[in-house]
Amino acid sequence: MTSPLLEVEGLVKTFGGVTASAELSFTVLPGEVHALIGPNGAGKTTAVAQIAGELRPDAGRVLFDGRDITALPVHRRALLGLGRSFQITSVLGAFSVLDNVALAVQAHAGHSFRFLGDARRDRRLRDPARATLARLGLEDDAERPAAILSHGGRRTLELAMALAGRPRLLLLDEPMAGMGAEDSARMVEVLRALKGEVAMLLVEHDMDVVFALADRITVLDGGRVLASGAPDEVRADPRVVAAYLGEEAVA
Ligand SMILES: Nc1ncnc2c1ncn2[C@@H]1O[C@H](COP(=O)(O)OP(=O)(O)OP(=O)(O)O)[C@@H](O)[C@H]1O
Repeated sequence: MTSPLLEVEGLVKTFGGVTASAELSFTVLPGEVHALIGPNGAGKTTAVAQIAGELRPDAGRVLFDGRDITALPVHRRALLGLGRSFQITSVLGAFSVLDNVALAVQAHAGHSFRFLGDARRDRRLRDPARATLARLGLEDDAERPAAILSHGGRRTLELAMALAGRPRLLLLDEPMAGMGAEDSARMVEVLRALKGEVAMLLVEHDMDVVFALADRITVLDGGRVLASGAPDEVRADPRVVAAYLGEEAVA
């Protein structure tokens, strides 16, 4: 059996009287797209924040590639291959799209590159940055200032910057938020093209997107796992239908 890339073990997180993670456990396998769904307040964002290292759990562990990363800060997790937009670098509007990705390559490269070369000139940084932009369909915008990108373009740039670190797992918390139908459909295609190459933990409310992309789905409710499995199993699970998906799921 394939060993999980990410193991979430018994996470507990409370805010005052609210239990946002209630002994939450699930795994993400290498290369899979794993969707985390559930009603508002189910604890999805809190779970992702604990995996990314932005929030410290009250109890439980997060293992990445078999290693306990529960106590590691965000940047150390990123260097191990846990990628998230805004994690190390954020978009600099006055810099070109290509500069932004080259800076992200540099930031993720660790000590070997950190003091070496200028991200606005060094080909060791610019070539992989250009290749990433090409993969995401942003090559025509490479020389334009990041500030003038559309909302969808900016979200795609953030994804390019996350990918620049060659993550093994991407944490995607509502990547299509605020996008129109066209940009959203383009983002689905971009993510679909990355399938198999990088594992993704995808928090998404749009069930069409979830069912288009996910290999497995974990449904949260009240901070715990209500159901977990292949999309067809989850869609047919009566507890899920009752708690969340509603009539449309069985139609
Ligand atoms: N910083 C905080 N302080 C207090 N309560 C919080 C905090 N963060 C989250 N909560 C509470 O924890 C619960 C889980 O919130 P969380 O944002 O993780 O849910 P979610 O599934 O991501 O919801 P949504 O789909 O609405 O984004 C909610 O009841 C929320 O109000």
